[in-house]
Amino acid sequence: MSAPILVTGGGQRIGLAFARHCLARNQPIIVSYRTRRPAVDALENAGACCLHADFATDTGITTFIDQVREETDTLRAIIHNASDWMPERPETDPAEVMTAMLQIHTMTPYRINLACRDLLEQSDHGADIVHMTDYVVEKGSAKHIAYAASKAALENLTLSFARLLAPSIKVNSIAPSLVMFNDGDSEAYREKTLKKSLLGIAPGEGAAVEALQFLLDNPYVTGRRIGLDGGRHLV
Ligand SMILES: NC(=O)C1=CN([C@@H]2O[C@H](COP(=O)(O)OP(=O)(O)OC[C@H]3O[C@@H](n4cnc5c(N)ncnc54)[C@H](OP(=O)(O)O)[C@@H]3O)[C@@H](O)[C@H]2O)C=CC1
Ligand SMILES: Nc1nc2c(c(=O)[nH]1)N=C([C@H](O)[C@@H](O)CO)CN2
Repeated sequence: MSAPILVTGGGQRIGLAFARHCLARNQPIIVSYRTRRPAVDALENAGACCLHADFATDTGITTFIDQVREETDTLRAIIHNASDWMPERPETDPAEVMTAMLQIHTMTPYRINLACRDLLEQSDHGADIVHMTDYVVEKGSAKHIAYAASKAALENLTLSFARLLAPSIKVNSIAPSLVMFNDGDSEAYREKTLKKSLLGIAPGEGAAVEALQFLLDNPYVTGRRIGLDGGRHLV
């Protein structure tokens, strides 16, 4: 039995698609979910270990790390996918937005990587950490300022952890721009957003799954960012 891959925020969309992809390849998987949905039941029925986790507090992170360590003594990879695309709003306290964003996108990966390093080092078939960041780490975002800053911090963690953990653990990030729309996005928003990239599509979860699998398979990439963005920087 190969070592499990840990995916955070695997209850929907990209994390869920990657969890399903792993199960289809008989790759054991541990998934964190915050909201229990039928998709999580289905993952469990298909053999995934699904752990409830809310990373909004330090205690939530500590509890999750303890649960993972009870579950396994080795990990093949950690995919830091859990995320909240929280905008600044007039009615919201900016301090709360920044705290929440740093907690989920920076503190959580930072603490899990340090606490689970020994589990990754026990893997017989290589070991990886992948941070899901965002195209906006290059450009900033007027409507998601704290989100962009916290993803930029995560991008920087990629560099530090790649240095710290080489050569036994590769550490990379994937920086998507539009991969998939959210339910409720208007036609006008969809049209405007599609025009932001050269390729002009919303490729769907599969494009992210392929990028993740590429990083796991490749033996010579570490400390790098894959731009999954349809050439958005050239528009
Ligand atoms: N989709 C896209 O077009 C883009 C995606 N990305 C990045 O790719 C990754 C995956 O994207 P996508 O699938 O759209 O992400 P989603 O926002 O759809 O899902 C993220 C998951 O993270 C979980 N989560 C959020 N906050 C917390 C928390 N405090 N504790 C525990 N879990 C939490 C959510 O749980 P719950 O189910 O309870 O809400 C959700 O299941 C993310 O890191 C995202 O930032 C970057 C750019 C574009
Ligand atoms: N955690 C999330 N991060 C992001 C999302 C999302 O739905 N959840 N969506 C985006 C958008 O696709 C954006 O890139 C274009 O509309 C960005 N990050």
